[in-house]
Amino acid sequence: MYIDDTIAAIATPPGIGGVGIIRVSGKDSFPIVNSLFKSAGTVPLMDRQNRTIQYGTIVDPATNKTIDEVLVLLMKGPHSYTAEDVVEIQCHGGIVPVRQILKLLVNHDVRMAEAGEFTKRAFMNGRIDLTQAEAIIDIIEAKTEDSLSLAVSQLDGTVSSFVKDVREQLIAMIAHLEVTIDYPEEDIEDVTSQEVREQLEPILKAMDDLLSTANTGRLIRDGITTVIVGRPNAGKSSLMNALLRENRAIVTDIPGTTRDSIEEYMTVEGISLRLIDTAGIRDTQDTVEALGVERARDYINKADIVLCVIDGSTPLTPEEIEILTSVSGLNTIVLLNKSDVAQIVTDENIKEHGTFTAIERISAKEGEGSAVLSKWVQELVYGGRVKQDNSAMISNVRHISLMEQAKTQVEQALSSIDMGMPVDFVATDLRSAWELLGDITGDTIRESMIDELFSRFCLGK
Ligand SMILES: Nc1nc2c(c(=O)[nH]1)N(C=O)[C@@H](CNc1ccc(C(=O)N[C@@H](CCC(=O)O)C(=O)O)cc1)CN2
Ligand SMILES: Nc1nc2c(ncn2[C@@H]2O[C@H](COP(=O)(O)OP(=O)(O)OP(=O)(O)O)[C@@H](O)[C@H]2O)c(=O)[nH]1
Repeated sequence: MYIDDTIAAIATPPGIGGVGIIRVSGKDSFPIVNSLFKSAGTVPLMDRQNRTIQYGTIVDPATNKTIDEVLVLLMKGPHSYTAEDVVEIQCHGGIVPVRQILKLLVNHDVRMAEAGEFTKRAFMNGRIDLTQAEAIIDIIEAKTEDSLSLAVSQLDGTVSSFVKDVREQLIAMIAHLEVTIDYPEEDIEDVTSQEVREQLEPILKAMDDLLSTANTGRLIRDGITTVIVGRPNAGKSSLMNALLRENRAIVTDIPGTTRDSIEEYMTVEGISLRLIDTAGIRDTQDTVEALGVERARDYINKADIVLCVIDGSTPLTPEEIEILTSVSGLNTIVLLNKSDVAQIVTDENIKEHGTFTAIERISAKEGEGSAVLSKWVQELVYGGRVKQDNSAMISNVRHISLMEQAKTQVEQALSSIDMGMPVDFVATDLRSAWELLGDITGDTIRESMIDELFSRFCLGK
């Protein structure tokens, strides 16, 4: 694959900062930037030492006007982010300098990059595979340290090397089987089937082992949603405050992190947790109450954990009974609140109205709630197991789904062997598994799907 044009984009976030970076990649990036760059030396950029930083100015050759004072970073392909010749122009971090430099480049045969195009080139040029490209998006979007380290291990190739290894074994078996198909007179069928079975079983086991990490991986990557329900005055706001005080989110500029909104983000046990107060939904929708209730219902159905706050100091009200019934059967933790005062509601009173994951007593007023939430987040994510390192963990829903389909094909191959089916059936099943796994790393994936994946990147990546 040969990509002809030279692309550029602003790599730093829009706004005012210390330094702004414009990244240029493609076969003409050195000569083009050279034609716009002025420095003390007379040596053109393409002849300067690779991987050095050069000081100078960017000058519009048409007007001889200096745009900004810059540092220019030179990375010759294939040893660069895109595996092409890359030049990074580091100017002052204002909105105008970066835009002016980009505009100047675009006037000199450089095309503005599409979202994700640098990373797409790194993939097209074979420096990284699809799981690694996806890991780069996950790194950028990580909201917790744990989701970052999971993505970093995926960038390092944990998923790729697993998939590559299994695909190599499968293709060897397919080749073996196809020899049997092409030369049936050799009569090696039985031996081959037995060999294939012996080789497939450990592969199936390895796929199972990796898939058993999927739930944990997905929750670490995507975070979890927790919804708070309860009648007015049960103590939902007090609980929210107690939780927020103890579980500050690392990332604070996510929309909704101000306390008067219905949504809060926090980090609990290394997991990004989105906390939704359904009372808030009703408040903001008071013109159309029914709509608020419907939205609350939607959130409850999608929640990973429902926190149902009940005032333990007063008898259950009809409204509380109705709420309990509506969250019965979900992953609901009933929080009997106000445990600092005399309790009237018993665990049995609660159990009469449904099935719940747990019933816990807390005093939100005294700042309790966090320990209970931590315990149930840990239970949901790790299922009571101890938190382990992320070495071989699958977390991306696309990978999980393809891996499950591939596993089904391997199982089908095994049952074809058991049923004494002709070896070409077995070979067909294995070939499907091989292709599905290839979609994970991008070896067999269709171009349209690749475009779709990269379009989810941000500009300048
Ligand atoms: N200024 C700057 N910082 C950045 C990036 C960048 O592109 N520019 N990156 C991205 O946005 C990340 C770094 N990613 C990179 C990945 C590979 C190569 C690279 O040149 N790889 C070569 C050489 C490897 C080596 O020297 O061992 C290779 O793989 O062949 C460069 C950056 C984070 N920081
Ligand atoms: N004794 C005691 N009082 C509490 C506790 N938690 C909340 N309260 C009190 O109960 C009242 C209601 O608390 P809020 O946190 O505002 O209740 P809410 O569920 O958010 O109420 P709405 O915003 O109306 O939906 C306040 O007077 C709180 O001080 C608790 O653990 N113990």
